[in-house]
Amino acid sequence: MTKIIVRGGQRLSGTVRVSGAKNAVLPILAASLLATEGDSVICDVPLLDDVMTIQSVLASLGAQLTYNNETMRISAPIIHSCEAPYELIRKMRASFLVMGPLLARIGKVRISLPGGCAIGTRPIDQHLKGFEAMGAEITLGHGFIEASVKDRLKGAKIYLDVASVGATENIMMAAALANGTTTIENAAKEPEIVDLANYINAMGGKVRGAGTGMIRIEGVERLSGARHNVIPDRVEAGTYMIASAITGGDVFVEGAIADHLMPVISKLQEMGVEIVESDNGIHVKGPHSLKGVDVKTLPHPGFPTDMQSQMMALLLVSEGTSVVTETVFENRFMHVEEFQKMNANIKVDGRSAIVTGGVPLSGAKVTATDLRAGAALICAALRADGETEVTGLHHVDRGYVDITGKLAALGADIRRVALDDEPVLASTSVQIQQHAESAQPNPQVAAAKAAAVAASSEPVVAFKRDKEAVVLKVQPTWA
Ligand SMILES: CC(=O)N[C@H]1[C@@H](OP(=O)(O)OP(=O)(O)OC[C@H]2O[C@@H](n3ccc(=O)[nH]c3=O)[C@H](O)[C@@H]2O)O[C@H](CO)[C@@H](O)[C@@H]1O
Ligand SMILES: C=C(OP(=O)(O)O)C(=O)O
Repeated sequence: MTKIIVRGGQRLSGTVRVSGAKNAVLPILAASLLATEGDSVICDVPLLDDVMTIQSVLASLGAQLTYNNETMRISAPIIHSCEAPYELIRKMRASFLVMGPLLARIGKVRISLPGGCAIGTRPIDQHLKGFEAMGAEITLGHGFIEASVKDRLKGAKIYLDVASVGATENIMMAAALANGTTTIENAAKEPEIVDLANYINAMGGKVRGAGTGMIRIEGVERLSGARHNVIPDRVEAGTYMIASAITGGDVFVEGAIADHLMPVISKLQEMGVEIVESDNGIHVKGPHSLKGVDVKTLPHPGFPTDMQSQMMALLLVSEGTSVVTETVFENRFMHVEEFQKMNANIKVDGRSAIVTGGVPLSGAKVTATDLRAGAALICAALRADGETEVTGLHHVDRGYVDITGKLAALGADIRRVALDDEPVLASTSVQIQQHAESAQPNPQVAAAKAAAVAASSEPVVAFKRDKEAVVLKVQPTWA
């Protein structure tokens, strides 16, 4: 088990670079299956556990992938399997995004129901409704979905009951190779949808209207690999904006796109945070005292549910009472109990949490109950009195590239430590962790790298170094 230890009280300052967006790169990598010819070259691919999981899913279907320097090269001239491995689909919900591309490309798919997670039940009825409208026959049984289509999917008019991000993406990918035109009404409008549409269009697709509630996709006969730069991660950016604000800091969040972060920027400004937008990022200065505000999560362009817990951390140290209402997921308040261990005063009433701000936070042992909850606990820990230990880091590693290193570079007193029982082998990657005395290059890094190569007999594709732990990621066996 690894844990992050934070000693609160340091004011953050400096520049932090935002990585490529997890929620954009996962559908984009799934969409790379649509190309029958040519390689796709996807740049700004963050080294995240979720990326390694989707890499494994694609490889299991027959795609060839290499990853180097934040660039993924994918070629999928032959898809030799229609079955996405159960253990990978269970591990990461976004793996389900291969369903649309597989149906479009080879006309059949067998896939397990994606795992629910701590934030809600997360059904997939809207994805299936879309595929059925396009002519797919779908059967469900024993936890699996089987779908097939005679000949080719056909264009259809699809109205989504909820503006689901995943359903919009899955249907858009399927429709890209369908016979005829598909319209998605009440489509999700998130920036990640636009990024996926741009990639499909770069492959030769015809998607119009992405980013609005009505998307129109004219199916084409074939798509080819294309080069694409993934958009910066707005949730990672928002998390560092809050980290700056909560410490009264002065941080430039490099790469953050203000247009993607309007609801977050607007709430921070209401609270008294100074925000300066520029072409290549957002400057965030935290004031001495913050004002509480009410926050309600909504689909884009509303306040993002993926920023709700981090915003709650900020409200804990703000004056007055704030109400946080979660409307997107029915169970996304698991972090409340963990915040309470840090002396937070929060009461949950149905879908709302009433936060009484201004109560001093104290360091405690807490657990990340989901990805953003982990980030929120780290934000709170930056302000808390004394030391906080955060465990459950497998959630955080799904979506944050080296959060410890990035915050330490801004002046946070934060370190990641590997405990003695750290497993050496993970299912899709080999991680070797070794204590190092400092973040400076040293012989231990080289030794750990060599050990990783010896342990796996496969090439090391990347390594990240936290202050006290060296983490090496090694290409899994399929590479
Ligand atoms: C990999 C990725 O991009 N994940 C994001 C994506 O998740 P994801 O795509 O899973 O989220 P959705 O937009 O689909 O879910 C939104 C709501 O719609 C419901 N729903 C969804 C599909 C469906 O068929 N039926 C249905 O009822 C869900 O239960 C949820 O209450 O959007 C969420 C909402 O912004 C974000 O929190 C996630 O970070
Ligand atoms: C909920 C999230 O991701 P996922 O949909 O992959 O679980 C998230 O990124 O906060």
